[in-house]
Amino acid sequence: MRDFDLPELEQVLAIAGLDGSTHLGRVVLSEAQRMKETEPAALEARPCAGRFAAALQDAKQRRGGAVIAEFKRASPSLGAFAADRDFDTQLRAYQAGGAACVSVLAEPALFQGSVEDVRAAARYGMPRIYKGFVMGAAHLQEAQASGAEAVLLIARVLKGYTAQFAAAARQAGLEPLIELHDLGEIAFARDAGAQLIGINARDLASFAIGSPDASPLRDAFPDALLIRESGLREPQDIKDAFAQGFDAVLIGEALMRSDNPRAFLEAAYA
Ligand SMILES: O=C(O)c1ccccc1NCC(=O)[C@H](O)[C@H](O)COP(=O)(O)O
Repeated sequence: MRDFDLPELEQVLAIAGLDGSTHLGRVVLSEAQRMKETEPAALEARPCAGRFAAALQDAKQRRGGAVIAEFKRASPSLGAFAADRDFDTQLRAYQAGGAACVSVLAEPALFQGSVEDVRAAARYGMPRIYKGFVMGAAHLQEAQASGAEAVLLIARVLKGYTAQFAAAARQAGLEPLIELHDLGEIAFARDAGAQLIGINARDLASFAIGSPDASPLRDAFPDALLIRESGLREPQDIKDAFAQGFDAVLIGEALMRSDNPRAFLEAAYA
């Protein structure tokens, strides 16, 4: 499975066209280093059960849209903004509030995430996405070992390797969610046969939040589940995203800062 690594981890920044001083560049460098220090283990072939997509589809049909609730203590742009949040209390609130799935940060250095968090979220029954910065077989192995149902693949980072990583993820029993940052990346998702497509509203260069439009994505991917990610502040923002044609949203910071994440989610569905 080493064949699935990008050619040289040191070259990842160049391949992605990223500056190492940007937030995303810092994460990519830090993860490349962590993976170099990780002993690669075998990636087992496993069937892909499709539980993550099924939970999104089910919420869409029953409630008009699905929420992927993220557990995130810190981020490169904000620092440790929710370091004291109790993991179990937060996950319980996500479950009670009706989140269809959870996104759990696995990256340790800048997001204060861990594979143990991904594993522990299984206690709450919602399908999980391993939220990391996959750049090699060792990351897919870590995602598989975490027991997650799905894995994030960032086309902005993987570029022309996205399809290869998506195929390897599926062979490993992981549903790939292909994250795009702009519509110029549509071809990477198409080549990957993406069925779960996230569009990140956060410009990873300026960190400004934009308003991505679902319709060009729907035209390109009539049958895929479209997920609007980042920068959702209020329950109404979730309603608006569903009304704009997104099937699902991925929301982290606002839920982590909320005094009552359960009520926040319930208001989004009211
Ligand atoms: O947020 C950052 O600082 C960041 C830096 C580098 C790469 C990714 C980054 N953020 C990841 C995300 O975009 C979010 O965790 C996710 O989409 C949820 O967004 P939000 O609801 O705004 O927390």
